[in-house]
Amino acid sequence: MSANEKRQAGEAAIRYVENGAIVGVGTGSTVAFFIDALADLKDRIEGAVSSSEQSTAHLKRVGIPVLDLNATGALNLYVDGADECDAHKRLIKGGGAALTREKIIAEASAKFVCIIDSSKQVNLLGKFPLPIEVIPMARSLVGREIVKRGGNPVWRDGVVTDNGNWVIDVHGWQIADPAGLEKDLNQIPGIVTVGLFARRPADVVLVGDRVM
Ligand SMILES: O=C[C@H](O)[C@H](O)[C@H](O)COP(=O)(O)O
Repeated sequence: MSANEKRQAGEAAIRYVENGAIVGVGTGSTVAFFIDALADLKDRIEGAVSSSEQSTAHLKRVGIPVLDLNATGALNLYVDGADECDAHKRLIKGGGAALTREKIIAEASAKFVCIIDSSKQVNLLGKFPLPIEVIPMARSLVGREIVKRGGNPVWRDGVVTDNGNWVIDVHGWQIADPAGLEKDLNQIPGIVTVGLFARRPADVVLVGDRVM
């Protein structure tokens, strides 16, 4: 992992921000560099839609207005990090437990610019345990369904998401068909969000300051 590459990626994403924009903002250590860079443009943008309480606090601290997605409508740009990224720009996200709001904003945005360091690039998704946000009462049920599919579910004990839910991390999956797995898991009652971004992959991936 390279903090320098994370910084480069966060700063490089600024080139996608247009004057007057409302920018969708993800969560995590790479996005933190983006928010700091965005602060320099705060007089040229209308504001941001935030994917987490953590990013909301950061945005407000640097003086960027945080807007409600229900009021803004569709966005032109979403900038976020990832835990893994394959050659098709499909992602695993949710290492910071912000996957649900991240997926909502990604879906609402015309362009998703993903900012990563080179350690996140993989041939096959799944070495990073796949985060799944679940309704608390469904934790065991979802765990059994994952075991049936050959995964090893580990409850992220003590973590409560911004939405009041829990997170299960699935170890041991080599994900050959990300879109198929995402669709299959989305059918299980109690799963709120699967941290696979295959149906809606990134549009642009910046690895440091280099376009992938
Ligand atoms: O829930 C967290 C997000 O999906 C993050 O974007 C992801 O974990 C990457 O975070 P970082 O930039 O800190 O590696």
